Amino acid sequence: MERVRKPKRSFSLKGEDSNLSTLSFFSTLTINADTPEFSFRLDLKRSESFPAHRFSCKGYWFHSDERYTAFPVPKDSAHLQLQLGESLGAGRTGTAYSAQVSAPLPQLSRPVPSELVVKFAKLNHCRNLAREAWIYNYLDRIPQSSGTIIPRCYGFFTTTLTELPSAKRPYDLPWSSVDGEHAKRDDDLWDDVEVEESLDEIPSELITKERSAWNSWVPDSKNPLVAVLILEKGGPMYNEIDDEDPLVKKDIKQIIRDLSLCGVAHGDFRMSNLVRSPTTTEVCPHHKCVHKWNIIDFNRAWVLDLGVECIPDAIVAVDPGYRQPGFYGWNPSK
Ligand SMILES: Nc1ncnc2c1ncn2[C@@H]1O[C@H](COP(=O)(O)OP(=O)(O)OP(=O)(O)O)[C@@H](O)[C@H]1O
Repeated sequence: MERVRKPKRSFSLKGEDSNLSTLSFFSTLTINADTPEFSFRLDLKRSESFPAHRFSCKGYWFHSDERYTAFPVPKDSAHLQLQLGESLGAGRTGTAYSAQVSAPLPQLSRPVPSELVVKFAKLNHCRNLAREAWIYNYLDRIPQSSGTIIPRCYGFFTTTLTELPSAKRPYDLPWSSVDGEHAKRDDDLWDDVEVEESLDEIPSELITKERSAWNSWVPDSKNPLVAVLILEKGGPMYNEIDDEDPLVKKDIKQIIRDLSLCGVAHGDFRMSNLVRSPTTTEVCPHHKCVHKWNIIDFNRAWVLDLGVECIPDAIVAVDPGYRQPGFYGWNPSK
């Protein structure tokens, strides 16, 4: 059993540090597609993400918390231009594509890989992607989790489709290439519950989950929203063969531990949510190695604060349960 370390955490609500965070790099995004399947140009702007409630192990319930609020969105940062490439995979919430950076970038504090991932929210699932964006932002503010156990994130962007020619709306955009079926609205989240306390004590300028426009968001079928998350690109996803390899399992156990020590419960931990680390992955300060795997897909994640919880209880609460059926180590085909 690994010894439980007190997590080192530091938060700031002052905005992204342009010297450190890839989330500060871009305010606007253009995605061009010119493939046999799609031909379009989308112009998107950075959008607010969807905060989670804070989970408390005492009482096992969710609470409002003034540190669990929407993060500031950079307004005057650079423009990112991408050319859509091949499909990487799709799940319930999104469909991911590789994309090439197709216009020169200004000098930034960290080099941007020439190939990135665009994760499009499937039609009507923008709120779920907004939650995932918040988790990437939350983790980005915990030193040395982005770029070691999760891919770095370059932001969450949205636009509506009113400006596209009607022939391109909305069923011939990437989200429809996977299947023809579209849910009427996004999936419920674990913390979609009424919290007991009032918001009076939280300054009104702080956007908590209840105050977020995403909390009551409903898709508008007449003017669908397009939402994308831009991520570093990892490699192939974890499979049954990887699951037999003790070294792979050790690596996965370590990254799960690191995620738990950030107070993040993944909420949907499966083989398809582990990918080979991006080539830019840095040395993990806890394990003194470059992890070979990264965790992705945080649209059902929730958080707790290890600073105020009894740590063993908290670790049990957020641990994805690799000793239980349905998670890492459990092979549904056997
Ligand atoms: N950063 C990335 N690097 C490499 N591949 C990725 C990346 N993000 C997503 N993918 C690929 O796209 C697939 C779908 O992405 P993801 O799991 O995030 O979608 P989802 O709709 O949220 O899935 P789920 O049904 O599990 O909620 C992944 O299984 C993976 O193969």
